[in-house]
Amino acid sequence: MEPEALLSVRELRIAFDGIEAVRGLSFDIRPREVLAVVGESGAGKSLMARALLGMLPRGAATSGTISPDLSAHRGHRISLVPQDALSALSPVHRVGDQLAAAVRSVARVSRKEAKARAVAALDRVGIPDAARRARAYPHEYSGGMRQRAVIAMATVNEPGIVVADEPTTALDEEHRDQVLELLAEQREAVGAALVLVTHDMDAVGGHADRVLVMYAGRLTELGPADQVLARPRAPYTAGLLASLPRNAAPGRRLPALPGAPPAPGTPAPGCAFAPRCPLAAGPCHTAEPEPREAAGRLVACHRWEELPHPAHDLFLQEPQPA
Ligand SMILES: Nc1ncnc2c1ncn2[C@@H]1O[C@H](COP(=O)(O)OP(=O)(O)OP(=O)(O)O)[C@@H](O)[C@H]1O
Repeated sequence: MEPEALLSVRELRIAFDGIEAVRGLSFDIRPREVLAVVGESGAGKSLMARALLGMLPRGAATSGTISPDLSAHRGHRISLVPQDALSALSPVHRVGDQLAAAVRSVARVSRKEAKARAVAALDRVGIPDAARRARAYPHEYSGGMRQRAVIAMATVNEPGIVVADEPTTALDEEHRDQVLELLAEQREAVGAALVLVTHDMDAVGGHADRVLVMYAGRLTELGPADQVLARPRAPYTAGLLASLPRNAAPGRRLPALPGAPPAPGTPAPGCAFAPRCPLAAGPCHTAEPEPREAAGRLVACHRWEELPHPAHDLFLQEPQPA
């Protein structure tokens, strides 16, 4: 039986000036899961994440449903860890006061209690001497501490869902792992689900329960992260994995997924990935594939059964003569 959904997205479409950037996306977020959302730049990951929070940019027209609609409960039942930790904190207020204000915006508690919760949240994310640090301003924190403070802010009200939009883009590998571990740990501590938006496929392994692969505003593959990573069923997922440097065969050039995603609004009668897909044939050029149950997951591909395993060779490029 399917686990009960914490939140359901159905047929979500997001357009600007009539040009659709998210084109009929349906998926569930399950309680306490870590759902990674991956795909190349422009796939619509951030727009989808912002739609969950009710934070779409001006001019966005939407259709479809997100239920329950938590946008009125932002900071309480759903919260955001943004890409840029600095922009998430006000430079003119003490970190502890910002957290306490966040607590008092959703709970009728005394100032003293709000401060105590703020300090506890800072302590929980590993800020040393949290009671004293709570009285400091963001510029008095190191970059790593600010990142921790932002995660404390996103979890202080014990939301059901934390959305992290590219939280590690600006970080090196070591710090990236630390932040992902901290996010996972905090998610566990407050019992939230985590939606982890990233274009970094490497961040998915070991950190996510399920992975949603998006391409050109649509679902390409959605399933258990370990299974999808070990044996992708959609050619696009296989291409993303083949593009990871660690999958380059000795003597081969650094592999790359050839081509680029289509610009939004580019009319294409078939599968949006077909122009880049080594398997594309027949219906791929005439009909956009819908997500279907396949191999214990959802896959939107007419020819998923033809995908060899491993599939890296389909995408790897031979060394070019010097
Ligand atoms: N404010 C906007 N106005 C017009 N078009 C927009 C706007 N925001 C996003 N788009 C369009 O939606 C597409 C998807 O944007 P989105 O930011 O969701 O992609 P993404 O998958 O998160 O990519 P990235 O990894 O680069 O953040 C963009 O390529 C752009 O064409």
